[in-house]
Amino acid sequence: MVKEMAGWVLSFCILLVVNGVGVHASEDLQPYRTAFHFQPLKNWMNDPNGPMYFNGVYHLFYQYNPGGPLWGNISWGHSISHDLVNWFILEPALSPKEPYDIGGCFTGSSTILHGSKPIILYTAQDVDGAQVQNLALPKNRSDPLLKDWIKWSGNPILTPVNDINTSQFRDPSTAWMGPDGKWRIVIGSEIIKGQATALLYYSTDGFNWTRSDKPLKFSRETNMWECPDFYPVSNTGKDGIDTSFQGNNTMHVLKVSFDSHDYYVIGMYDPQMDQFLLATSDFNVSNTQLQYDYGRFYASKSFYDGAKKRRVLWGWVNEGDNPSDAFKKGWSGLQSFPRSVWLSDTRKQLVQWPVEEIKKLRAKQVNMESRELKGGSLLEVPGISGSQADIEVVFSLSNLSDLELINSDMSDPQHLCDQKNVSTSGSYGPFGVLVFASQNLTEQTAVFFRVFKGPNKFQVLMCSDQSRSSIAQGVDKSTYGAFLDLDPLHDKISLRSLVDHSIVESFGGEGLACITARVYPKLAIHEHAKLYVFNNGTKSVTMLSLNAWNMNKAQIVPMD
Ligand SMILES: OC[C@H]1O[C@@](CO)(OC[C@@]2(OC[C@@]3(O[C@H]4O[C@H](CO)[C@@H](O)[C@H](O)[C@H]4O)O[C@H](CO)[C@@H](O)[C@@H]3O)O[C@H](CO)[C@@H](O)[C@@H]2O)[C@@H](O)[C@@H]1O
Repeated sequence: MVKEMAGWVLSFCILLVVNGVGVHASEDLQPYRTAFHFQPLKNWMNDPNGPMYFNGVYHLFYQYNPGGPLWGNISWGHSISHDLVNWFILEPALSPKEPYDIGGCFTGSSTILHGSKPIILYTAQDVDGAQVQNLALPKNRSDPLLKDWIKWSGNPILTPVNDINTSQFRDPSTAWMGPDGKWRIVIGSEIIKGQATALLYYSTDGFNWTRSDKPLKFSRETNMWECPDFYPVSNTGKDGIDTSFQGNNTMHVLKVSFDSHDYYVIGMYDPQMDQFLLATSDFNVSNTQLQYDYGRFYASKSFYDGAKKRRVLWGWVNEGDNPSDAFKKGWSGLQSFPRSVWLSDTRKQLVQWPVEEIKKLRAKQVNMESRELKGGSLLEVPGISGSQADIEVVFSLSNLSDLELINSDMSDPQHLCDQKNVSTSGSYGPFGVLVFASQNLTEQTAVFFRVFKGPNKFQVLMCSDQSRSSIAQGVDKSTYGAFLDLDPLHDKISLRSLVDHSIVESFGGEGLACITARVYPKLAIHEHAKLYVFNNGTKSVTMLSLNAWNMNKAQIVPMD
């Protein structure tokens, strides 16, 4: 009887937690679990895999360890959504069971062949430890959930032969079709030690692939490329374009992941010759090379959402705590909030912005209009959680006299943010927001701007400073930085931050630069986390507007 009652109480508690009622009991134990950034109910997650929109349903797969909170036993977790905000979690779509994938079902992509036949291409580690490429198909294409996936009898479809390093051959991209009717994919590889390569493959049916004589691109400057993504962007607006689109007014983006960052280049792709000519500088390892995100954001993947004519991007946001913390929490890894991505007006970079559906979760709003923030100002935004909020703030500057000077030695934005942190007063800046701020500001995460005069132009620096984010020892408190390509004399300087328990995902200059950070506050949790706007420069700054919303919790629940 006692046992039965205990079981009943447990089930009731689980029900309350799942329905978001038992917020306090569960949240106290889990201050770092997110409310609206996707994460599975427990265990390890890394790269987003094969996202797609098919028959009215969004599918997100991800590298997942069903057995624990650290990397291992890698399977394809699978969740579905109608709005990219609320998710049903299904059983893993792919698990390592066959000789050709027993070492783990690694990253890959989905392609909807001819608009109606989805396939998954994924890397796996085979029984000999070699990386091979495999294919899987839905068991029943008319199941709207695409719950069950069948591995193709012809697996593995590609093995690392000739000059391909057996442990550096992975992460097939979404396929695109060329004017000759053939499908193409790229796979990340390292051919000769030190030569990162996006290998190019052709197929007439999506099942049988042959390697092209020449890769789509290679580099001797960087480490092995993981998770390549290659897609067109419109040069006439924000609309996304299908990966196989053939037509004018487009440029192409190649993104590759290495050294913990997602770097991209933009160029002109000629599908007749399969030549990709760069319009931006080539891949190199530096904090000024174009990156999707200058903080924690890796192994990202995009897909074309035909329903809303947009390209949507996710990235893996890894933990900054320790493996022992992973066991305490029972989980590791988040996905960024899905972002729309498009080409900027200058065509020199991409712009990213949280998908509009996020607005569904906005609850209580606080609005502040036009205030002068004198040097040394600190203003609390009352009624807004500093741990679960969507914050938009717009600043403008005038005159711009007595600016701090910047020279060529100061070209690394991350280093500059480290040197000139939130407590180092300049003339214009630091100004921005403090989130996860404890009562006496012992803990605070500062996202801010600072304006400099460079040799030829103004430089607007955006920083996310985690150095005081937690009184805990042993968690990462790195500071991140990026330059914003805008003119501070004429353009407004805007910041949007999505704050969610242990993540701060920030968009500067309406999405010109993104910085994602992880934080593990001890004091500034739940209702103890405050939000402030501040100006720690000597010059006044105008805050044109501030709009902040407390955010409701998204429903991320198992499918019955
Ligand atoms: O899950 C496999 C897919 O993930 C990718 C891209 O994330 O490859 C990751 C890789 O290593 C996983 C591993 O850690 C190492 O890589 C991480 C990120 O690339 C680093 O952050 C970490 O410091 C590295 O040690 O993750 C575990 C710990 O985080 C560790 O046990 C793993 O080695 O998977 C490949 C196989 O191990 C390895 O070659 C990659 O670096 C993608 O490329 C894979 O498809």
